[in-house]
Amino acid sequence: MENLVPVDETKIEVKNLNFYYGGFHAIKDVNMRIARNKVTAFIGPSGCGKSTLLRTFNRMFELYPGQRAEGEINLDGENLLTTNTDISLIRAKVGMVFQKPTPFPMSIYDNIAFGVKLFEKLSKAEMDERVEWALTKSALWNEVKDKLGQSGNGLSGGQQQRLCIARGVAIKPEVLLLDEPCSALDPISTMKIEELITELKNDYTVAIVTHNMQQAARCSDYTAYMYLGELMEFGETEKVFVKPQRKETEDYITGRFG
Ligand SMILES: Nc1ncnc2c1ncn2[C@@H]1O[C@H](COP(=O)(O)OP(=O)(O)OP(=O)(O)O)[C@@H](O)[C@H]1O
Repeated sequence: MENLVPVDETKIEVKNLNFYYGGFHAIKDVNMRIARNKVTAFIGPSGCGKSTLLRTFNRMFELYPGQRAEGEINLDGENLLTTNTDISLIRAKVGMVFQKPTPFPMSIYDNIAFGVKLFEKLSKAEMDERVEWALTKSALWNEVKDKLGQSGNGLSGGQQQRLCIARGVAIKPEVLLLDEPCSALDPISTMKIEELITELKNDYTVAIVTHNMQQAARCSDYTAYMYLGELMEFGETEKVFVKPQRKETEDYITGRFG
């Protein structure tokens, strides 16, 4: 299963990964390769470890005491779990958008400029250009171009989520992790975000957690089905949805379970 994605197309290689919340073993010996410039969807019933797995990819869990990962997360061959590379550089390479839109309490413009300033020294003109670029990529520019100075909190839920995606895209990460980015969104905003995901993979490697089977089927290239902390099935999305290898996967995606 882990050999599905060829080595030379691999962006992230997960090897013998185990994860613990204190004494609770939440991820059990996961092995998989995540393909470069593709979308990989993680599906599975609530509590199976999808978010936990995503949070290992940029060591987000380290912010919380008692949480630990064992094994390897190799990003272009560098093990992120043991490397001496500065954690903020890792997070610049592997960006994350959370389930709930969380704009910073500042203007739309500054929401995007803030993260960029941490890593790059841009002139005002260059920053203006970057902000426009990120908002355009996130399908939000037309809706906000006349109110960049207004607070990000004044946007609708769907716009806030696209703002958070723009913020992630603006620092030009190599990998973008999206944890249920559409869970709070209406169908039109969801459609815009799905179009965006499809476009983003031209430049980035994307991993997305979703509860929406149609969404996984529509916008991912590979699908990983997880259950109780284990990776049960991993394959090309079309194959997983049309002809899953395991009965458990089929029951889940057809709605008989979960
Ligand atoms: N901070 C925490 N402390 C202890 N256990 C946790 C913590 N966060 C998650 N867990 C447990 O780890 C397991 C995996 O949780 P995780 O949030 O990764 O699941 P998930 O598949 O993303 O679920 P959902 O689809 O509901 O978001 C669950 O059993 C959960 O209860």
